[in-house]
Amino acid sequence: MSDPLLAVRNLEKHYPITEGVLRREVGRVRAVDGVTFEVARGETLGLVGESGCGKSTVGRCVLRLEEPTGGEVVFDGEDVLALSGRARKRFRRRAQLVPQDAAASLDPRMSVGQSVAEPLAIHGYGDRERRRAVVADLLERVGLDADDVARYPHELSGGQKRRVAIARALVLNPALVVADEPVAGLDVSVQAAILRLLARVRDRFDLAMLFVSHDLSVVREVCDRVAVMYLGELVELAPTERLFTDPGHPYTRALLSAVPARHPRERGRGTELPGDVPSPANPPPGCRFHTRCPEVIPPPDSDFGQGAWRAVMTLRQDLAADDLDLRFARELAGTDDPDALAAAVRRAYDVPAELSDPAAERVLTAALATAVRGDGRAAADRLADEFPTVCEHRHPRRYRAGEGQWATCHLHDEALDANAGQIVRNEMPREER
Ligand SMILES: Nc1ncnc2c1ncn2[C@@H]1O[C@H](COP(=O)(O)OP(=O)(O)OP(=O)(O)O)[C@@H](O)[C@H]1O
Repeated sequence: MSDPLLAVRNLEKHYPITEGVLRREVGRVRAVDGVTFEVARGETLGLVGESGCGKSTVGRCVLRLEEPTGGEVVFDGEDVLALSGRARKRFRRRAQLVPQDAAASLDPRMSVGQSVAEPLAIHGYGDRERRRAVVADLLERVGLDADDVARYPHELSGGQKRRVAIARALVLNPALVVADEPVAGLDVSVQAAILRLLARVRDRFDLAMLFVSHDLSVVREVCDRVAVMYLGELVELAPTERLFTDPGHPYTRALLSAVPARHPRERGRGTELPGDVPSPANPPPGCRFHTRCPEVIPPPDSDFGQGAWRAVMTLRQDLAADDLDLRFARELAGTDDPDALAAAVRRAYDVPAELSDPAAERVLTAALATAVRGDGRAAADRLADEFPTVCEHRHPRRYRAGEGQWATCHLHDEALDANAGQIVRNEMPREER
């Protein structure tokens, strides 16, 4: 992109995890872990992903409401992280946040008029009369009445509070707005009205927008392009319609299949993806999504079938985490017989009673025998040794998935076939970024 308004490169925000009175650092929450994207002037870029994947932290770091621990943020040619004094104040004026919690962001002791005028006063804009005129004009633009100027937050509905928060963000005439879940928690009809409002003000003010949302159907309505985030990283970026019609990453596909039909009544009620999101303090190695990926790549020279392979991986992960519930297996089996227990574990994990690949079946049978004897870790190690997957062992690189679209997935790793036979535990290439 030539001359983007915003360029974010390898952005990183790690929070230290400390212990004891000396607050010794014992680990790091990798909330944002090497995120790169650009936003053109007047463009709306969506940032989507499940809760906790780091979207809000990206937004806050871009606006420098938080100091990133690494990377670059360039706004209109200026290095945002190096700004100080007047240049920083100017940036604050030109890049604004519509906060996630509009209600909490409004001072309950300030009237709507005072709230919206406050940024003008802080930045020394005009006299009181001039400010009053600007506020009145803006309130009308965001769909509030002149009478609302004197009202207080507790007198406003959720939608009205959002409108005030949007007016506050717009009053200094910014070039960039980070809108953090601007319609979450609103009724569908109010959501639609706020989205229309955002689209209108964006066009009217030629705003660039970073639109943070967990709701894909909302993103589809307002964004030009969409970036998909998982556990601190971007896994895909694409023009909006391409993302919805031809997603390049299994995580995007999984998110899309969790989105309910585009019926307005259904919106925002998306079903959860299966499996827990791992902790960003200890993200999985290789592709971070491999622990939940329905398309995780089977070991080379194996003949598992995708569903069976995913089931074996999930079983292995639970074994490694000491999460195999043998009591449940006993209840399911109705006996302590090891073979019956192993069969019950298979059923609980949707692993076929017999794998189609005889060699793999022998390994799994042996591992399950170890597991039902109570040594889940040893069983997990055995499975990991015998069934390596590139997804776990190498960080995927970006591939070009289409016009203006990239994703990071080993399914498109051209080098994969050449290397496949050589993937052996402990000899894995170092994680690459
Ligand atoms: N101040 C902090 N200290 C430690 N960890 C934090 C801090 N702020 C955020 N995190 C962690 O960073 C990760 C990313 O959080 P973030 O709020 O950016 O995610 P999100 O995708 O915006 O989620 P949500 O939609 O729920 O807000 C989470 O695991 C969160 O717990």
